[in-house]
Amino acid sequence: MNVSIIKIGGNVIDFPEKLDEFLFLFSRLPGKKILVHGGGILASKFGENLGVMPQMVDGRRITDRDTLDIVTMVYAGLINKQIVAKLQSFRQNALGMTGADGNLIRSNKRPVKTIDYGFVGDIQEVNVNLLTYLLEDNIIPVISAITHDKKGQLLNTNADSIASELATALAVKHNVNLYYCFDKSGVLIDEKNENSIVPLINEDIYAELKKEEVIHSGMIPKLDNAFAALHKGVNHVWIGKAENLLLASKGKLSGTTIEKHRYDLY
Ligand SMILES: Nc1ncnc2c1ncn2[C@@H]1O[C@H](COP(=O)(O)OP(=O)(O)O)[C@@H](O)[C@H]1O
Ligand SMILES: CC(=O)N[C@@H](CCC(=O)OP(=O)(O)O)C(=O)O
Repeated sequence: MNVSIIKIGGNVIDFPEKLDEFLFLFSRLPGKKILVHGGGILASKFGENLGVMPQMVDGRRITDRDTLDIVTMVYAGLINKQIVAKLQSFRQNALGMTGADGNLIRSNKRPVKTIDYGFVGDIQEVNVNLLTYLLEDNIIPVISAITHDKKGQLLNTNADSIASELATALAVKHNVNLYYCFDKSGVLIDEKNENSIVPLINEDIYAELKKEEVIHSGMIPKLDNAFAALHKGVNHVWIGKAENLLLASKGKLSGTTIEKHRYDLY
């Protein structure tokens, strides 16, 4: 089976018109597909309104009990259900889920090393049988950034990591393409210039651009997840602008493609 996994990021979710436009494009994408969504920006806003200030370290949210309640409400509730309702209006039979639903994603609370991330999960297991069953029945899983430990604890889990782990788990039996959609045209040399796209990136170029701080913050975990997926059998990994998803799915270069092999930039 060919499966497309699409992750949509916080900056698009934050703007209802951009999100609707993206969901329309997603609905036009042919074949079996899964949507993974974040919503970090909205969660931060809701938290601030309730007096719970966001704290991020290396692109990951420090998640105390109050923050866990907020992210559960925002990701698994508000955002997930709005996305599902919109997709239904486009005649897409979407099913909204967290990692706890159907035991879809089991994770462990991240152990405390130098930093205590609180209720943040590291993914251990994906229920591939459930995903396969849903996809075969033409149901579109819409998965939020909440997982569980199977002992009754919900855990906040980075949506880029969820997309990568789902892709890897499905790639054992299926042909999987992974698309990271966000608000920029791809990995950029100059973040202010949408035309400065790095069309192909391998680990050598990544290391160089990270050293030069051209790549920083949220792009670091995104690329780490992208390379991990590629090394574990995912067919194709792409990072680019949400509105270019259909072009990318047709193999037209409009963003950044992740490469396993050496590519000489200079
Ligand atoms: N070289 C780069 N090219 C594009 N974006 C970059 C780069 N380096 C850092 N970034 C930042 O990474 C962010 C994307 O990461 P993140 O916010 O985690 O993604 P998402 O929008 O998918 O949640 C961009 O909004 C941008 O600010
Ligand atoms: C542990 C952790 O950092 N979880 C993320 C989950 C949401 C997410 O990944 O949202 P974006 O894709 O919109 O950034 C967070 O709470 O920000």
